Amino acid sequence: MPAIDLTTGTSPLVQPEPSLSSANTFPVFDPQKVTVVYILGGPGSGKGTQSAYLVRDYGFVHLSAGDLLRQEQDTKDSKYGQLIKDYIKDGKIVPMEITVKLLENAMRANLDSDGTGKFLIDGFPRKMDQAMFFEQSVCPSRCTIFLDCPEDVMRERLLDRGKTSGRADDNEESIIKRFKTFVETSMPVVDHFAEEDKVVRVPAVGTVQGVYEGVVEGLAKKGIAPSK
Ligand SMILES: Nc1ncnc2c1ncn2[C@@H]1O[C@H](COP(=O)(O)OP(=O)(O)OP(=O)(O)O)[C@@H](O)[C@H]1O
Ligand SMILES: O=c1ccn([C@@H]2O[C@H](COP(=O)(O)O)[C@@H](O)[C@H]2O)c(=O)[nH]1
Repeated sequence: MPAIDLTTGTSPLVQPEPSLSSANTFPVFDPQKVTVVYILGGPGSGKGTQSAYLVRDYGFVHLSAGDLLRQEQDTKDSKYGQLIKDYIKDGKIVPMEITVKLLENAMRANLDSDGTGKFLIDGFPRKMDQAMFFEQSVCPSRCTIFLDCPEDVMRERLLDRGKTSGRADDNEESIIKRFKTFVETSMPVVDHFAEEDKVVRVPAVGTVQGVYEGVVEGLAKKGIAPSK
């Protein structure tokens, strides 16, 4: 996959360090044709796991912001590879222009021929600036699934996953930083959408199937039903 160029393409011209005022006043994708649902929760809360079920039953295209960043990080000649690597290891949020551009490109590549699409965006937005910028310039979301999980449960899951994941951030030191970032930077995003009554809050302890039942029930209350 070619490395991203933030200053070219058919999407809005995005400068490496723009202020929010440079955001387009209208979104690239029409929310009447494109459905966006975010899935958020702390590191290890089960976003990826639940996403697989949602893809199977609801026909979502799953876009993981973390996966897109890791892919870009590993892309030969990427201008942002080292930067992404450093941010991920430190559990910090990569500058939004990079993540938003990666998501926008992935959405465009996965639109149906009639311009419609149904996207489950996993692990994004993680910071208020990303949320505002994406909603204004790419596509407003329908709702956010929030997987509510205690830190001790997430920590245990991540350390267990770390035995085989090969992820540079599934270790004690990075996990502590990721939790801090989640509480200080990402929770305000969930709170913001909750104020707009756009959050499906699901307790994320217990079995995967049990959590999924909570997700399905919550989505039904927002008028989102399985497609298959
Ligand atoms: N309900 C559950 N019970 C037990 N283990 C679970 C549950 N849900 C997920 N896991 C396991 O916990 C680990 C983390 O899950 P997952 O990768 O889905 O989390 P995540 O929120 O996507 O994490 P990250 O934000 O770090 O990418 C995985 O090893 C997964 O198999
Ligand atoms: O919007 C985002 C999403 C993720 N990141 C960085 O990636 C890692 C890993 O994300 P996962 O969702 O756990 O796979 C995260 O800790 C951030 O460093 C980001 O910067 N912006």
